[in-house]
Amino acid sequence: MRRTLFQSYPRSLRPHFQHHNSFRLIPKMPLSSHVVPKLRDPSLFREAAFINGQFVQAKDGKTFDHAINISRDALKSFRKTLPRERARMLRKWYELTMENQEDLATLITWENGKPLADSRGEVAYAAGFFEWFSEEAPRMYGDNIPASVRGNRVVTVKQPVGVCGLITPWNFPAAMITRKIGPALAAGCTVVAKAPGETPLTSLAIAELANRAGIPKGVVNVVTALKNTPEIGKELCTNPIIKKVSFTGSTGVGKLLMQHCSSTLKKLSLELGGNAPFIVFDDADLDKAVSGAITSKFRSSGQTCVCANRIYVQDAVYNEFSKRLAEKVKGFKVVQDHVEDALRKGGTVLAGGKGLDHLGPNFYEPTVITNMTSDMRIHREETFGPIAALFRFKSEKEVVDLANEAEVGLAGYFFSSDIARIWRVAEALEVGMVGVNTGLISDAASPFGGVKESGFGREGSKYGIDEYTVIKSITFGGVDELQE
Ligand SMILES: NC(=O)c1ccc[n+]([C@@H]2O[C@H](COP(=O)([O-])OP(=O)(O)OC[C@H]3O[C@@H](n4cnc5c(N)ncnc54)[C@H](O)[C@@H]3O)[C@@H](O)[C@H]2O)c1
Ligand SMILES: O=CCCC(=O)O
Repeated sequence: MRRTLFQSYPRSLRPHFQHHNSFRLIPKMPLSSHVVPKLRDPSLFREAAFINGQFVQAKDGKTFDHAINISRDALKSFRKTLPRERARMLRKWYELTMENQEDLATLITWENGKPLADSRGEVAYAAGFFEWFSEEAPRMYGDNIPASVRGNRVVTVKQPVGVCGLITPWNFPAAMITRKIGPALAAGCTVVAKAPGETPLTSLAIAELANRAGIPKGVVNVVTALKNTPEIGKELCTNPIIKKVSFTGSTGVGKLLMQHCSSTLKKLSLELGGNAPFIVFDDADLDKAVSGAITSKFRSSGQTCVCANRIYVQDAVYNEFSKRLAEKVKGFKVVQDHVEDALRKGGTVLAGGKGLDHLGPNFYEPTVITNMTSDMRIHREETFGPIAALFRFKSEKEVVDLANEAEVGLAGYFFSSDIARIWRVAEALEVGMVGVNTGLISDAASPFGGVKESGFGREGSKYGIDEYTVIKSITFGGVDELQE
C-alpha cells in the first residue's frame, strides 16, 4: 500500500501523529506553502549537489559522471590515511551533527513531514553512526592464521573496497545515509551518494557539515535527482569505477539494482522492505505489549521498514489487547488541525479507518483493525502506514508458521515472559532482527539487516564496516627452522 495512504512528498503533506499529551512544533502553515524553514544556521540550507567539497548545479547530467571520477581520484590518498585520522574526522562530524541537531531536525520535518520529536531522534540516531564508526575505524583488525603448509605463515589484512555508490530512501533522510557513509569512510572508502529525490535537503546539510569536519574534498559526494533516478541507479551499478553498491529501499528496486550490479560483479548490500510480525503471547505483560506495539507500529507514522505490520495476539488476550491498543490510539492527535469529527467505527475497525481529506490527500488516521485474516493484503504486503492490523492465534507453532509465511524477513517482535518460549520463538522466526519484550530495536551498536527478500548485508555494529572492506590474505613462504 506504499504511497496510497500518503505520499512521500515534502513538508506538510505528510501525516503527523502525536500522543495527546505532547506538542508538535511544526509551524502552522497552509498546506501548499513553500516557505523555507528558519534555521539557526541558514548556511545549512543547500539546494545543489555536493561534489568535490563544493555545492554545484548539475549541467546536462554531466555533474554526475564528474562525481564518480572525483571519488576515484580522492580515493588514492584517502585510502592511505591512518584509521586514527579517519576516526577523528568522523568524531568531528558526529559532534557537528549533534551541535546542529535542531536545524537538521527542522529540515527533516520540513521535507519528510515526521513530527519534530521524531526528527530530533533521527538526528541523534544518524549522528550515532558517525560516532560508532569513528570507534570502529582503528579496529580494522586482520587475522594471523596457522597455515597448513609447513614453512608458510598466513595473515590477513582488511582493505577499503574502493569507491562506493550509496542509494537511500526518504523515510529516514539523515540516518539511512549516515549508516552507510560512516562505515565507508571508517574503512577508507570514498562515496557517491544519491540523495533521496523527495528529501535531499537533509543529506546536503550533512554534506555541508562534512566540509566543516575536515573530510577531504572528493571523499563524500552527494548527487540529487528525482526524475532521472533509474538512470543514475544504473550508472552507479554499472560504472566500473564503483566497486560497491549499498542500497536501502524497496525489494523491487533492490532486485533491479542487483541485476545491474551483476555486469561488473560489485560487492552489494541490500537493506530492503519488511513485513514485521509482532506477536503477543498470553503470558505477556499486556501494558508493555501495548506500549511496544505503539512504539513499533507508529514510529515515523508507520513508515519504517521495521514497523510492526502483522500483529498476532493469542486467543486468550486478544480482546483485552485490542481494547487497550484502540484506547491508546484513539488518544493520538493528528497535527495541523484538530480532528473534531468523531472517529467512525465500521465493522471491525476499532480506531481510525479513513483518510483525512480535509487536511490533504496524504493524511490518514491512526487505525486499529481487528479480526484480520491471512488472506488479507496486509498479511502479505508491507503497509508502510499507521494501520495496526490484529490477527488472532491459538498456538506458538501456528503463529510462528504464520509469521514465517512472509517472503521478506527483516524484523520480528514478540512479548512473552516464558524464558524457554523466548529462546524457541526468537530462534524460529525467519528474520534478521528480533525484539523481545520491546518494540524498538534500532541502535548503531546492533547489526541491522534482513534475511529472505529483505536483502543481505548488515549495517551498524561491529559487522557494518565489513561491508566496505575486502579481505586480503598474505602468505609468507620459506619460514623454516631457526638457523644454526
Ligand atoms: N531494510 C532497511 O534498512 C530499510 C530502511 C528504510 C526503508 N526500507 C524500505 O524502503 C521502502 C520504502 O522506500 P521507497 O518506497 O522510497 O523505496 P524505493 O525503492 O522506491 O526508493 C528507495 C531509493 O531508491 C531510489 N530508486 C528508486 N528507483 C530506483 C532505480 N530504478 N534505480 C536507482 N534508485 C532508485 C529512490 O530514489 C530512493 O532514493 C520500504 O519497502 C521499506 O521497508 C528498508
Ligand atoms: O526504515 C528503516 C530504518 C529504520 C531504522 O533504522 O530503525
